[in-house]
Amino acid sequence: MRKRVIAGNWKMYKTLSEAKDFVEQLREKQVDSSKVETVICAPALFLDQLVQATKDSFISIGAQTMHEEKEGAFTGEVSGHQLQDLGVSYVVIGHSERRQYFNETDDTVNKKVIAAFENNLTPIICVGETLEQREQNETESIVSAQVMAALEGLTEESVENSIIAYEPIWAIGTGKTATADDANDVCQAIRETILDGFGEEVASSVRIQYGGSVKPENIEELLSKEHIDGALVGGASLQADSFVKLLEAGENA
Ligand SMILES: O=C(CO)COP(=O)(O)O
Repeated sequence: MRKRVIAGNWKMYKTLSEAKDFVEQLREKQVDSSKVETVICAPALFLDQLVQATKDSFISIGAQTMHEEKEGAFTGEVSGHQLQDLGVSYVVIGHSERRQYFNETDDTVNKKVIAAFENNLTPIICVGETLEQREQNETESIVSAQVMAALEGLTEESVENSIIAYEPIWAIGTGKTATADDANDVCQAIRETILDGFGEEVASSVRIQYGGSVKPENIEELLSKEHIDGALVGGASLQADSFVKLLEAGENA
């Protein structure tokens, strides 16, 4: 049985004091970490303080991106090496907003995933199609190609420990969710792609999240599907109350 993983992606929201208040409220909840993994992917400038504020709790902290080089003249960037040094344990890689606004490609995503593992960070690798691609029935081929490119050259062990987040671009921040059955079909196609590339054991262990307008009202149905092992959540992760409801759904799935 794959453990559910619910990750909040705060994007460029919250001040430091809001972030700390959120974590304080969340820490009061009794979330069973044997049933659900809880991750908050926060803006880079809060990571240090949030790692400290979540020590000895069920909450893990993730970054929203990283640079693939260990160090160097890359103004404004943060490396996996630096994230690991702070005690960060997850990193979102290849989010569609990074691909769209910051020119990330399948090739840079692959380099970042490799660098994440070199620094003991669990990558949450985002893939997903545009509305136009969906309308042309290209979803599964686009998403499978993104997955294979992201995982190229990784060991079976690394692939097994990766998290793939299927986020249809047209469902992000729009209130439009893929139906649970459609999301499950694409997650199944991702698992089959991994089966072809890395074998049965890896494919049955790797965790695949759905992301795109996930909220307390729709998460239960999504998590009831065979191939959906969690959620990567933007808007509904910003308030502690609604994030807790998502975690409870993860515990009970
Ligand atoms: O992009 C997302 C998470 O990475 C999804 O955002 P929303 O949940 O706000 O649609």
